[in-house]
Amino acid sequence: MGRRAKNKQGAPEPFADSESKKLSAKKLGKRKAEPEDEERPGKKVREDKKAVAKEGVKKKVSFSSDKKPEGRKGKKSEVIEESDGEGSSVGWEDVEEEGHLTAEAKALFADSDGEDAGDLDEFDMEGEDDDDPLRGPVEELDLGSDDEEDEAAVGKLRSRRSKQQERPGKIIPTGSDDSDQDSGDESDGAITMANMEARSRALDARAAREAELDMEEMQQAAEGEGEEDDLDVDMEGDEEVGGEEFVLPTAEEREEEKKVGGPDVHLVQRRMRQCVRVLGNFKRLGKGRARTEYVDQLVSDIASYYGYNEFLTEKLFNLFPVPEAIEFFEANEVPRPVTIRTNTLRTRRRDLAQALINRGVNLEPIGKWTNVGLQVFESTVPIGATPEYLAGHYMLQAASSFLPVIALSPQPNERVLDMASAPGGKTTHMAALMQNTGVVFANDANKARTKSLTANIHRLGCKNVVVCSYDGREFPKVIGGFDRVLLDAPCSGTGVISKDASVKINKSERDFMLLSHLQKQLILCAIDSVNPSSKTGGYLVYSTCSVTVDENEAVVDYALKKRPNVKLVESGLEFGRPGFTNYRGKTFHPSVSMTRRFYPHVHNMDGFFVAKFKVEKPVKTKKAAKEEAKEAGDEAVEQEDVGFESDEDKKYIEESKRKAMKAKGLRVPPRNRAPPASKPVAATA
Ligand SMILES: C[S@@+](CC[C@H](N)C(=O)[O-])C[C@H]1O[C@@H](n2cnc3c(N)ncnc32)[C@H](O)[C@@H]1O
Repeated sequence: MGRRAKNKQGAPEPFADSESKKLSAKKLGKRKAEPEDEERPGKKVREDKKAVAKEGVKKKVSFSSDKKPEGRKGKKSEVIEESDGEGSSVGWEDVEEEGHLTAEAKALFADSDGEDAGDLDEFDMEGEDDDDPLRGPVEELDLGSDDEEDEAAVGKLRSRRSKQQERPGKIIPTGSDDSDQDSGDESDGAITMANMEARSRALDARAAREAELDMEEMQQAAEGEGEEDDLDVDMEGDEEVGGEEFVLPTAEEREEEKKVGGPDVHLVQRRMRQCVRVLGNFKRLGKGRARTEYVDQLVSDIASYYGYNEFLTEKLFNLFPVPEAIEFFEANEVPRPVTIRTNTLRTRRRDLAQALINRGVNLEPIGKWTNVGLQVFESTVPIGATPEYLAGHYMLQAASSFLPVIALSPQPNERVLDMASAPGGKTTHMAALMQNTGVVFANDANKARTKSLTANIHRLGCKNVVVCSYDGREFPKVIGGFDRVLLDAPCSGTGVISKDASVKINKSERDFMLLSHLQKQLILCAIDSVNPSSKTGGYLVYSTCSVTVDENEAVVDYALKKRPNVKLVESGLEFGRPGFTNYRGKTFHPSVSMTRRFYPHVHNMDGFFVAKFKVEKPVKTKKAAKEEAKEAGDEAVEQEDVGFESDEDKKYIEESKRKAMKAKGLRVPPRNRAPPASKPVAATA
């Protein structure tokens, strides 16, 4: 076996734009019909590109037969059988993102005694280390829990995880997986300090080429739009379900089906495929039924197939064109790549890479968008318990979590607030970028979670961090005037479903409403905590690990409306899809397109959202100024009237000055010979 396992994970999206991976129904069909795609290594560049950008998706979208996602009863998957048995696509939840999940739990379901979140921390991590060298202990979070429910949840997560581990995982290989001629990319050779940079360059070059090819393909797809594509040919067999022509069940039939526990998993798969197909060419294939009937059937089948509640299924489904929605749901069944962030306060990436390579870790730089990230493909040692880990040379951190900090770009000697910071993945990243100068206020409302935050700060050697525990909505009263603020908000976690499948069923409409409300309150406080006169900054970054519009664009748009002194600016992130400016009847400010969305199926990283604001000095509108004046009332009027130039009040002013002078023991001038009122009294004395 070469340096990389066959099943190694793909790199998080380097820099090919997300759009490039949009899947057409045509591709969906091809997927099904191209088993030879398995033979990726022998293919030419273009084929390699397809493999890189789409092959993992192809399998998913064709509902690889017998695949058994969470929530379905089905037999062992063909996909599993395709695996070479090495199970290398092991999942791993980094310390930081565990934080997200417990945060959400706290924000939604617990007040703030901190205990629950502590337990949740533990529940998320417990039992994951023993059999997975990529994980290893994360001692900061091991807070212990005897809670029965947690145990049950752990069991559930374990079974989910083990299912995922049996799969080959979502293979979106990095460039060097392909056998082409990139100089310095010795795919099967050992990675060394000497060749690492060359490899990194080769990866970047390949990604750029892939982006070009993707663009080309998209153009071709667009040109071919409306034409008959090979989908029909590929899916010919699907015209029939159970030997009969596909007929969409009626609402009554669906109810009946539900009563008897739902249809067979194979039938659901095929029906989903059929619905995707019909919706892709509705005019021709709609057969007199309403489009919404197909959509309803598809949503219902997705919910049962992947184990979501229907409310969330629909909410997520609506974010994408139909075939792409399936890609998204499929991607949530597969763990994201294991990534670590070099702690530049302690080491350099190349030194860290070499040290880990020497321990038998198979890794590579993530991509050119980060100079501190490494992707771990395989490891013979627990990656969360190496001497380098314990010495704080790196943080186990999802690639998506780098993004808000890159966008915020804190500078040395600044004052920065991390408003919701536990367990500190981003705080410690910021401290490193600031080279341990200035100060980072790391706040988190959940006191229990500040334990892991503090532990990480110490382990990584951050000396410029102050930990505090306030409700973020108390800022800036607690302290304000920051050069930069990060609000990595508590959220629903719909971007990290591959890490926490419980999100599939435990979020209701009310939860989203409450979260959005909290996020709106927090973002205003975050804005007000920024010093608009900062010489070096004056920025706020708002981020979530959720993909819903309520928690992202709607919050950003609300902030723009409520605080006319802020504007969105480019995040500086080189990839990611633009935020929605129109969504299901809602229109957001056009600048919202400057925000960035990241998706598991597109970027091979957790679903994430990043918005960067510049905070200016508040400008008083006429109306606000008038209201303020009115509120100030008589006092303001009085102050104006006691102006030294007021003839009417001269005698009173004079009298009061005389009194003041007398009180100070000064010589009081005779009446009517007072000094000119505009001169300070003391000066004449
Ligand atoms: C997404 S997590 C933060 C992850 C963290 N930024 C990191 O990178 O490690 C959200 C955090 O918000 C905290 N939180 C929830 N409600 C809060 C509030 N009202 N004020 C401040 N923090 C809050 C949670 O305890 C949780 O730790």
